[in-house]
Amino acid sequence: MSDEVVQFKDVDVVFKEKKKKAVHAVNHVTLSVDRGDIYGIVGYSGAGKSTLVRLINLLQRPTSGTVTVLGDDMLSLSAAQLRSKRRKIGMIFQHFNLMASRTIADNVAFPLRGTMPKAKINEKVTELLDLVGLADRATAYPAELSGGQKQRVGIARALASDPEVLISDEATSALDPKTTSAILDLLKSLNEKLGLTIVLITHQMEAVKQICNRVAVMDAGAVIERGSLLEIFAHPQQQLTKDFIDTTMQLDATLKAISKQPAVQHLGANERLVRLTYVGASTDKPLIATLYGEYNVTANILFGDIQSLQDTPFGNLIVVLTGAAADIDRALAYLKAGDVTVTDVAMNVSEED
Ligand SMILES: Nc1ncnc2c1ncn2[C@@H]1O[C@H](COP(=O)(O)OP(=O)(O)OP(=O)(O)O)[C@@H](O)[C@H]1O
Repeated sequence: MSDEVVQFKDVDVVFKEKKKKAVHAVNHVTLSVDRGDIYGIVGYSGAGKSTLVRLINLLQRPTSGTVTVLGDDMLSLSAAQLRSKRRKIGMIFQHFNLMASRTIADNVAFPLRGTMPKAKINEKVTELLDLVGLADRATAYPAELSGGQKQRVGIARALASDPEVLISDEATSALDPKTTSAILDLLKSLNEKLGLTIVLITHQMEAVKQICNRVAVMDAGAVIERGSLLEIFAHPQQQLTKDFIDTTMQLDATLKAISKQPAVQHLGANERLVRLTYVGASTDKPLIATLYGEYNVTANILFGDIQSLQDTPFGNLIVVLTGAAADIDRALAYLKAGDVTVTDVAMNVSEED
């Protein structure tokens, strides 16, 4: 059996309303999600992420193209087959969509009604609440829970029918950073424990960074870039992808702070301000020492940030290199050969800022 859980082939969704301009919400998307992936789909509001993932359970029908889920062409399924397929596709939402008048246990039990005896349902609900860390809140009502706890209920409910794929539609966007991180950790542990495939749509690259192994960037309906998490962070091609990555280290604020430093305000003729980016151990020699020892170039580090991507270091340094122009060029060539990405940092330093 194929390892592909979801496959989009040249899918388009065009919304055409009377007297309005047609909106090409999904534009020629071909993409596959493999079993065990946590696949991040990142893009700004209106990029088409929700429309794309709603194709997976056919809440949205494509205008053209094919959508295959767990080996079946979704458009060829009968109504009964579609209902049964949808049980294999769980979904969680930004606003949780819980029923306010029912207890937590009843919310989780809801999708199980009529599928098994009541005692079995109770047993399953207890297991699910335990799995999401809410075993002691079964009789509470949604209004009594925090946002993070509500999302845990949403996750337990989504898992009730033992889905093989879970779609997370901005599920952490309404939560504070600490709670977001805890919910993402829970998703990651479910991925590992249950072998659950997850499609995570978000405008937060931080969320992608924390748990995804693959990522696609969407803009105006199209997937403009995709790859493994490490590839995307190490070698982003599109400006939009670079911008998303930069949000994970607050680069704007960093550059603003750096621009005020004397070392930057008075760059000499033999100095160059650059950003060095690397994933993993890019070089087998200590980088800064080698620049000096072999190229006679000194590096003054103004900013350093090392994050972890799937347990691999992702480093960003902003440095002022000092040396003869030819030496700096040779030093930069050495860095690039060692898979360090070098970007000149343009600094519009204004006096009053
Ligand atoms: N049912 C619909 N009818 C008409 N236009 C729609 C419909 N659903 C979405 N659109 C349009 O399609 C485009 C993509 O919307 P979509 O909600 O998929 O984007 P998104 O990336 O998920 O953004 P958000 O996070 O804000 O939901 C937008 O221009 C939106 O206005």
